[in-house]
Amino acid sequence: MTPPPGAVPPVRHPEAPAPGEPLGTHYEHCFGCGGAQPHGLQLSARAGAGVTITAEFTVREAHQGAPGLAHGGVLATALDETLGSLHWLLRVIAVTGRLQTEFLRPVPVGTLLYLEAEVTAVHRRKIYCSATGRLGGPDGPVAVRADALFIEVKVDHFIDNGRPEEIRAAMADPDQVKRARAFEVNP
Ligand SMILES: CCCCC/C=C\C/C=C\C/C=C\C/C=C\CCCC(=O)SCCNC(=O)CCNC(=O)[C@H](O)C(C)(C)COP(=O)(O)OP(=O)(O)OC[C@H]1O[C@@H](n2cnc3c(N)ncnc32)[C@H](O)[C@@H]1OP(=O)(O)O
Repeated sequence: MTPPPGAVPPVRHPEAPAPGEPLGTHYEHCFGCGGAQPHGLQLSARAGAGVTITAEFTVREAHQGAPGLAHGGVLATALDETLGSLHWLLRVIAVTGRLQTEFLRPVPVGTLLYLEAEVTAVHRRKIYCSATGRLGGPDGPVAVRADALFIEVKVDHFIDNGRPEEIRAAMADPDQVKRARAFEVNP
């Protein structure tokens, strides 16, 4: 998780969404951010300054692991989704290669988890980033945090590996194709 010698600071893409702008979903059926997943996290993210993101996720009953508490895997999903959203600002598509999570406080059902993430370094296709999740809002105590390594891929990664039904449907949806293109500098 430590960037190698030769890693460089991330560069915000000139056409990245402005600070404060909501990012919307990258895919309606995404378990992390899609509106078409009733039990999904429906996490909403906003661009920050530089190569940073903020996001919010409210823990619901469907997200429990123990009575009244969020499942750790669901919290890891919230961190992964927030970290993945950073790539709107670099305008590259990237997938999670490594995700190291720390669980510092339990997160009760009904809690708003306030997430902040930043890209710390880039080395060729490797993107190093970190995130924290706070209870209740930006001034709340840190409940979860993560360090991650994302690997840049082209849109073909999804076309070649995804199940044909969903890929066909996504490619037939002009909004989906536009969203995928918005990640790619050279589509
Ligand atoms: C028209 C249809 C469109 C549909 C798409 C729609 C939207 C898409 C747009 C946006 C999506 C983006 C954001 C979404 C937001 C959040 C979602 C959460 C993100 C996820 O939840 S995503 C799912 C989980 N994720 C995976 O499903 C990955 C499975 N995996 C693989 O698919 C391969 O494994 C891959 C591609 C990662 C690498 O394979 P590869 O062959 O391309 O690359 P290669 O091996 O050459 O590695 C190149 C350099 O990365 C280093 N490296 C590689 N892997 C590493 C690892 N794990 N640890 C440490 N270093 C690693 C190497 O050491 C080398 O380093 P070096 O350059 O220094 O030599």
